[in-house]
Amino acid sequence: MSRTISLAVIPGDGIGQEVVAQGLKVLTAVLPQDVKLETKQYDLGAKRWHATGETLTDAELEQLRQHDAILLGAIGDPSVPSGVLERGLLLKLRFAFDHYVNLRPSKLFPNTETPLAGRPDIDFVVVREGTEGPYVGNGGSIRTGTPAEVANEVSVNTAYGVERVVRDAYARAQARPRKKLTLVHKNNVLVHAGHLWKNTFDRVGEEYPEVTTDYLHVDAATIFLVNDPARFDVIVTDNLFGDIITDLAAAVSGGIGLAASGNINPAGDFPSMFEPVHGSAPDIAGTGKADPTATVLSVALLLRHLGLEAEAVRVEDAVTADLAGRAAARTTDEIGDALTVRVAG
Ligand SMILES: NC(=O)C1=CN([C@@H]2O[C@H](COP(=O)(O)OP(=O)(O)OC[C@H]3O[C@@H](n4cnc5c(N)ncnc54)[C@H](O)[C@@H]3O)[C@@H](O)[C@H]2O)C=CC1
Ligand SMILES: CC(C)CC(=O)C(=O)O
Ligand SMILES: [Mg+2]
Repeated sequence: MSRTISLAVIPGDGIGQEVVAQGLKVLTAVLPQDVKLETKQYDLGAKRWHATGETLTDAELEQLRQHDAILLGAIGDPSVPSGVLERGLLLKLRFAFDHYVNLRPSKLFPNTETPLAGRPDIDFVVVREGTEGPYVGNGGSIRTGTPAEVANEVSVNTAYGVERVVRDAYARAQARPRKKLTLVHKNNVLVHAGHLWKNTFDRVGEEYPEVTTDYLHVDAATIFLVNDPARFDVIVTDNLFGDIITDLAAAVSGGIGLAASGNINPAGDFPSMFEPVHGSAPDIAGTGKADPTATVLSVALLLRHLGLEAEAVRVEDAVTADLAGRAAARTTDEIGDALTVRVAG
C-alpha cells in the first residue's frame, strides 16, 4: 500500500541551511517508490526575525502540527540577541509539541577521529528530558543592569515529567542487549530536583528487574565519558545536563558533525522533530566545511520513528561505509552526494 509522508522542513540559520539540503537529498533517495514525500519549507530563523520581528506564530505552530514529522537544521545567529531565537523558536517547538524525550545516540564509527586512546567501544544513547528543567524560562532578574542585579533561572522538575522520561529510558535499556541504565544528576547539591529524579528512578526500576542501574553525579559522569565511555549503555538525565554531556559525548565519538538527535513525542500527539545536536556554527557557515552527517543520521532516526526501519538501517550503513572510506577532507555537498549515491545504490 502506498503511503505519503508529510514533512515540515525548517533549515534555520547558518549551517542549518547547508546540512538540511543534504539530509533531504539522502531522504529522497532512500525512500521506496511506494512512499511519497511531501515537504513544506518553513523559513524561520534570523532572516525572518529581522524582517518581521517574529520567531514562530501560533498559526505556524498550528500548520507545523499537521505534519508527520519535522526536520530542523539549526537555530541561532550572532545578529540576533542571544536567546531570542533559541527560546522563541526552538524551545517553543519542543515545548509546544511535548518533545519530552530528546534522544541522542553516541557511537564511535570506524575510521573517525577520537581524542581518546585505544578507540573504546562507544555505543550508548542519552535520553535527555526535553520539556522541563532550567530551560522552561522560569526566571527573571531584579535591579537589572545595576551592580546589585539578582538573576534567577529556576529549574522545574515535575513528578509527571520526570517519571515519563525515566520510564522511556528504562524501556529503551530493557530493549538493548546490555540492559544498563545510568541516571546522571547532581543530587548531592540539587537536593530537591535530584531526589525527585533518584526516587523516581529507583521506584520505576523495580518494574525492570533485568535492567542494571547506576547513578553518577554529572561532574563524575564527564570523567567517565572521557576515561571509560564504553561503560555507558543508556543514560537518562535532565534537560541541562543532557545538553552539556551530549556535546561532550559527540566530541569523544567522532565529533559534533556526526551527532544526531530526535525530539520525540512518544504518544504521537504531535510531530516529532529531528535535528543534528550541533548549532548554526556561524564560524564555518558558508565555507562548505559543515559535516552534514549528523543531519543524515537524524534522518535515519526520523525514518525509524516513522516505522521505516529498513530505510533507517540503509542510511546508517551508508554513513558507516562512507566514514570507513573517508580520507581527505570533503565539502558539505560532497559528503551529501556520496551518502545519497550509497543509499540509492
Ligand atoms: N539545536 C540548535 O538549533 C542549536 C542552536 N545553537 C545555536 O547555534 C549558535 C552557535 O552555537 P555554538 O555554541 O557555536 O555551537 P555550534 O554547535 O554551532 O558550534 C560549535 C563548534 O562546532 C563546530 N560545528 C558545529 N556543527 C558542525 C558540523 N556539522 N560540522 C563541522 N563542525 C561543526 C562549529 O564550527 C563550532 O566550532 C548559537 O546561536 C546557539 O545558540 C546551539 C546548539 C544547538
Ligand atoms: C540552543 C539550545 C536551546 C539547545 C541546545 O543547545 C541543544 O538542544 O543541544
Ligand atoms: Mg546543545
